Amino acid sequence: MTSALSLGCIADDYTGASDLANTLTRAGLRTVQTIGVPPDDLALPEVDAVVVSLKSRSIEAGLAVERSRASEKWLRGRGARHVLFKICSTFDSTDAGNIGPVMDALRRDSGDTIVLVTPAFPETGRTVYQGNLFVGAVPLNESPLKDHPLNPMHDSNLARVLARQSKTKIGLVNLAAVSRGPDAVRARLADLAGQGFGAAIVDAVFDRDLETIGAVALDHRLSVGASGIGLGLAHALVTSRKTKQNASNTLSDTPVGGPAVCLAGSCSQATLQQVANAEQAMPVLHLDPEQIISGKDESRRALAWAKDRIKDGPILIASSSTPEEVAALQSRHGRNATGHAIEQAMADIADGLVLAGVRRLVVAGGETSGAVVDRLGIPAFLVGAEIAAGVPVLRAVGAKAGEMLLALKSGNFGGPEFFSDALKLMR
Ligand SMILES: Nc1ncnc2c1ncn2[C@@H]1O[C@H](COP(=O)(O)OP(=O)(O)O)[C@@H](O)[C@H]1O
Ligand SMILES: O=C(O)[C@@H](O)C(=O)COP(=O)(O)O
Repeated sequence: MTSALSLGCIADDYTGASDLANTLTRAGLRTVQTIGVPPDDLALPEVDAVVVSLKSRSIEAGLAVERSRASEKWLRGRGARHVLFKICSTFDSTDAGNIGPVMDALRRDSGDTIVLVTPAFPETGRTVYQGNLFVGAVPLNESPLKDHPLNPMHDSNLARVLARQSKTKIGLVNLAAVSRGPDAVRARLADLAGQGFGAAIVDAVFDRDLETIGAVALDHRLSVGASGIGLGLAHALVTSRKTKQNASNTLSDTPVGGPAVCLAGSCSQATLQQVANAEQAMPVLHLDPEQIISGKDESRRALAWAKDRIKDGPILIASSSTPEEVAALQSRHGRNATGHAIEQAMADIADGLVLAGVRRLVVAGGETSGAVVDRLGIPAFLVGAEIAAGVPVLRAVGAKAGEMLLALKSGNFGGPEFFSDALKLMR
């Protein structure tokens, strides 16, 4: 990688990073996803955009800030004029952060007076109107995100949510301004900046709104949002010829072969349905979360179960439970301790499976994917075919285990047959 980056991105989790890398690739930017800031000796291809993936969504805010700033510094050092801080399209965060603290720190570093913020991603049903986030037809606080195991979302008004996390005043650029085009958005932002607002939630309902937002965002050095704003930025870069037009990743399509395994640690409604449907297509092992928290035997049991079956075809191992079961477990063991123990069990299982020869792995859940990819020591990914909106096939670069294909699925993404759909594209 020698020429200057057109776009630098920092993603707060690994599934979100692959979602963004997928969007940028499809919009014409050659993109690589790295796990953290890559080591200098990692051979990366020539690309227009790098998405540095962090596991910083649910960690202590100070650490999230530190890691995000280090990533920004690295990206700027590679020539990125604009940096996108990629957050979840459902604004996953708590009142303690980490969207606000990271945004504030990156804004200071970038010198921007005001930051455009929008998690809209219409392709997956995330739209923002009058600063309120909708998931499909319902406001965020009525969506399944109200039951998220780590960051339940109870307020759909994003200006309010972000104001609780940030030190700056949060304004709104409403859809009426966005629909009048880039100059109207610029005028509204200048007005807000003049009144001392340091960030603005920007409404977006259709992809054309994101194209307007992307064009304006390029006037700035920092933006905050989900894949939708990534789409807008990529569109603006490609149409302004600030990058090679119609560029595409030259991704090897050599089959990887060998056993294939799916792991589900997400408890989102979409994943629960996908796990239920997978029962018709492959053997499924439901982990006992109580056993996981009390020791390592559950991972060993799962590995033994898996090793007996992987030669015969794909399998799925899931910890996923209903919101009521999740709440009961958390009340006995605490929210963070529960999440951490199950993530580590998934990582143990993935590690054992790769040692047993598995090279094709589908993982459902952002935190779960983070734990698994970290344990496998994979430093980067290239983007392949799109399995579902926001979920590409990933080809590992520089993995200790050699050639590997992975799919890192956001809990909420994918159709009802996601696991089978993924395996069909991961040869
Ligand atoms: N049965 C369970 N009970 C409680 N927590 C669970 C259970 N299974 C998984 N978890 C935890 O829930 C969290 C799910 O988050 P994540 O993997 O990011 O999924 P999503 O993509 O849906 O947000 C993880 O911390 C995971 O370890
Ligand atoms: O923007 C999105 O919705 C996703 O890219 C994303 O960040 C997913 O997070 P998880 O649902 O926690 O996997």
